[in-house]
Order: sequence, then C-alpha cells, then structure tokens
Amino acid sequence: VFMSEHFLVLMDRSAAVSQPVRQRPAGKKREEDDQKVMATEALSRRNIWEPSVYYALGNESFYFAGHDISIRESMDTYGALIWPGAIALCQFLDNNQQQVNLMDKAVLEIGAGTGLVSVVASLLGAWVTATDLPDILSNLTFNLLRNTKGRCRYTPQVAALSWGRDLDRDFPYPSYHYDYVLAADVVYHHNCLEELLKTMCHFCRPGSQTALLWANKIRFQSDLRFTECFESSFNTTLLIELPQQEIRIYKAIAKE
Ligand SMILES: C[S@@+](CC[C@H](N)C(=O)[O-])C[C@H]1O[C@@H](n2cnc3c(N)ncnc32)[C@H](O)[C@@H]1O
Repeated sequence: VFMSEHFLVLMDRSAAVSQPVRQRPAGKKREEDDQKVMATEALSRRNIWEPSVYYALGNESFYFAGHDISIRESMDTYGALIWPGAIALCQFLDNNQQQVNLMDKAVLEIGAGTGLVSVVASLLGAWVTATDLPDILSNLTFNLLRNTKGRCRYTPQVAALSWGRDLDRDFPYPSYHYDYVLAADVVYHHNCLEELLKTMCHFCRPGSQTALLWANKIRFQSDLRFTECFESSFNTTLLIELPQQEIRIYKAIAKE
C-alpha cells in the first residue's frame, strides 16, 4: 500500500511540475523524472519499501515572492516531498498579496512537509511557525533556514505538532493565536482526518478572526467527506479552483 501511495505521489507531482514556476531546463527535468519512475518501478518489483538511502530526489527550484527558492526533497516520507497543493497555495499567495496580506501577520502552517509554503509566507513578511510530525522537522528546518536567512523580516520558527494531540498543553488558546493557519494537501489517504479537523478548530475559534487557508488536491471520496465535515464547522469561501489539477483553495472562518 505504501509503495502504491508513493507512486500516486509521483503521479501528483508530475501534474504539478508542468507549471511554469519551476525553473529548470526541460531536458534535465525529463531525465530526473525518468529516474524517479525507474526507482519507483524497481522498488515495486521487489514489493517492499525501504528508506531511500540509495536514492534521493534532490532539490526542486521555484521562484516566488521575488526570490529563487530551493527545496530539498527525498522519498523517505510523504512530508519530504512537495505536493501540488503547496505549489498552488504558494502561487495564490504570491499572486494575491492584496487579498491575503501576510505582512506582519502571525501565521501557523500545519503539515508543513518540506516547508515551501512557510518559506513563501516568510518571504511575504509573515511571522511563521511551521509545524509537522517530529520526524519531518529536520528537513523542514533545513529548507526554511536555507531559503529565509537574511531575506525575511522574521525568522521562521519550527515546532512539532501532531494533529489532535496535546494541543491545549502545547498550543494553549489564546496564548497561541494566529491571523492565518495554512494547510496544503493535508487531506489524503490517512486515518487522522478527525484529528486534523480538531486541530483546525483548535486554532480557528469562533470570534477569533483566524482565517484558515486550505489548499488540497481532491483525490478520493473520503476527501469530499472531509470537505463536508469541514464546511459544517467553518464558513468557507472557495478562493480558487484549478480544474485540470483538481485543486481547490478555501478560505475558512470558524462558525459562531
Ligand atoms: C501530503 S503531505 C503535504 C506536505 C506539504 N504540506 C505539501 O503540500 O507539500 C502531508 C503532511 O502532513 C503531515 N502529517 C500527516 N499526518 C500528520 C499528523 N497526524 N500530525 C501532523 N502532521 C501530519 C505529514 O508529515 C506531511 O508533511
């Protein structure tokens, strides 16, 4: 199951890399994509999953918020890959700075993965805390430091946050109040959807004016079921829909 899900990630990613924001010569890109597919096929034939000690995806390059951005990825975990929702959200934030003005705003990212969205939010002037599971934090910290050092008004912070776990202890309200909560591709085939919604509700309280910006590729029936639960807790606005990539970006404020 894990391998087939990884293959799915690669399929997702191949849809995402056709976007013009990636700064890489087409020939090199093609060669690297072929290598990714070959590596995946080789692992599939062996029918086992092993960490990529012998295979790393390397760096992906982007241009957002007036800066070149380089993100280190690997195939070890989902959180070490850039997902299409992250690229769509970065593009949206960069292109709509008046609609969503992050300058001097307190921003929390949940399920930050490689950190691309948090990097862009930092470059746009926000005070960012990027969170994810403990195993993800080392690569996340590396990417944040490498892309924000000397370029941002605020140094981004990194913290462990497992959805639904110890939120009142580690992120008590109202001490931890954010203007925006960002989430990209946090809904996919996993069994923590209830905890995820609980986490969104913890940080976006009725009357708090905290806005959640959630970008996701819709893949499974369960994604739509999550969206229904989400819409019953939040007043939502569909900010943008990218039909070809099946990505939606929502803005949501907790219902009173
Ligand atoms: C599909 S990846 C998306 C990563 C990144 N947001 C992006 O779009 O590139 C989902 C992220 O959620 C994180 N995640 C999954 N389950 C989690 C949980 N229970 N608590 C906190 N983070 C979790 C993963 O570690 C991963 O970084």
